[in-house]
Amino acid sequence: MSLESRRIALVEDDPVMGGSLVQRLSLEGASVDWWQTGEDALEGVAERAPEIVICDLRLPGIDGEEVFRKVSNAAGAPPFLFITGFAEIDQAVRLMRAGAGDYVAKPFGIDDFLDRVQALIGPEAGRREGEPVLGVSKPMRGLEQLAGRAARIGSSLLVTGETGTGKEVVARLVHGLSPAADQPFMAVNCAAIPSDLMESELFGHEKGAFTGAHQRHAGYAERAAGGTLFLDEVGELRPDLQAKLLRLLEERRFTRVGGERPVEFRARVIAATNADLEGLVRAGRFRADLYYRINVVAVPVPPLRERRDDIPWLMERFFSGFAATFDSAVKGISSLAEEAALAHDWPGNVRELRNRVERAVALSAGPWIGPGDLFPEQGPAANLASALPPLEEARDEAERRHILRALAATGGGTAAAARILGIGRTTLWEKMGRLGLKRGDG
Ligand SMILES: Nc1ncnc2c1ncn2[C@@H]1O[C@H](COP(=O)(O)OP(=O)(O)OP(=O)(O)O)[C@@H](O)[C@H]1O
Repeated sequence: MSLESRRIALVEDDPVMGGSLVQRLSLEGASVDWWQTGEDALEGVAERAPEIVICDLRLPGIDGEEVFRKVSNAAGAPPFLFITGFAEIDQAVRLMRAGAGDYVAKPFGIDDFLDRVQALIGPEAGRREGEPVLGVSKPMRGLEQLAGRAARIGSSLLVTGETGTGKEVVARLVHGLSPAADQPFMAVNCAAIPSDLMESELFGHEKGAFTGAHQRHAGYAERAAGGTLFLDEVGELRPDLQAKLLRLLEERRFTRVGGERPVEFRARVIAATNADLEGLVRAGRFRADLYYRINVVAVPVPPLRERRDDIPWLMERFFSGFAATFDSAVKGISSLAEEAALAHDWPGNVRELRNRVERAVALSAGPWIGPGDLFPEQGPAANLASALPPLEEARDEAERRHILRALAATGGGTAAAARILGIGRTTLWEKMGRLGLKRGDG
């Protein structure tokens, strides 16, 4: 969830604080109205109908409490996030009991502040946050939003990340969310095509261009039409082809091998690499001008070990897929297998996880996938005994993950998450506090 196009009111008399909050909220995509007095705010809020009011408690003239009380008299009043000084915390707590949403005490960290705004504002009314596509962890939820924004602007992207992290999945998502979703997505693995064939594969060739060219052939750039040309392992491109790719991007045209007439290039280029492209530029092995041309928007995909909350979610997805395909009698993944997966480092990232689940579903002897089915190389399950956490720790961890999933499903909304979980909101807050989850997680 982001603050994209959300209507936020800010009531803050301090010009420095107000200015910097407006700037930060606008950076998150919000549309912000800022008033410096309570009187102006009362008029403005009635007119602008914001989705949240962020309000300093101490103001010249009528103070934040009075603004809150007057605004809350109206039906459908927005939640308030109070900004308080240390001396006013008691007042803020009292106002929360009276129905204000939350408060932050000065000095506060901007991330904490944004988390609270996000939690209070909830998902946009009438807009259901879709099922996550890339993952439920915070970095992947953020990446999904970035993909949505990148899809709309249509510039070149450079997706970076270790092998198997899902760079192609991200590229396909951007394509699928773009206005050109009904056009082709052409994926080219620059490392897999022999370099002497690369040019004609990429740009196509005319009939008779070389021995064996019996007819005209349309290359990937041409077949991508108005869609996406996905260049995986772009760091592997030969220098002469790097020059041709640069020309393609700058002039938006190319020539088939053996041809003279330029062909218009209409697709968007998404490049991906697991190499250190900047390092290759420094070493003189990748053109700096091409690097800057493809790196208009950088999309780094984190390795799986840095977003462990995605592990159970991905396992569940792959499990249901493979169980249906193999028509398997296996009922599910045991919690011990989940614990083992959470402790593993996943050097092969999501690809490794997918392969391990596939093998486990195909070969598991029992009704539940055990740690040994996922990690047969680690020997008999008994070896895992020493790695077993105490029951309380395992229960806390399972509870934490379950709460995170509920929060992800509600876009961070605690009230809705509490309903899904069948517990009261206060109980949920208590549990989140105990389990080290901040509001805005998920
Ligand atoms: N978020 C995800 N949801 C479902 N499947 C995923 C996800 N991310 C990756 N995968 C799966 O993991 C495998 C590897 O993904 P992908 O090919 O996109 O990775 P990559 O980073 O492009 O790899 P490489 O660097 O080797 O080209 C694929 O089978 C893909 O379907």
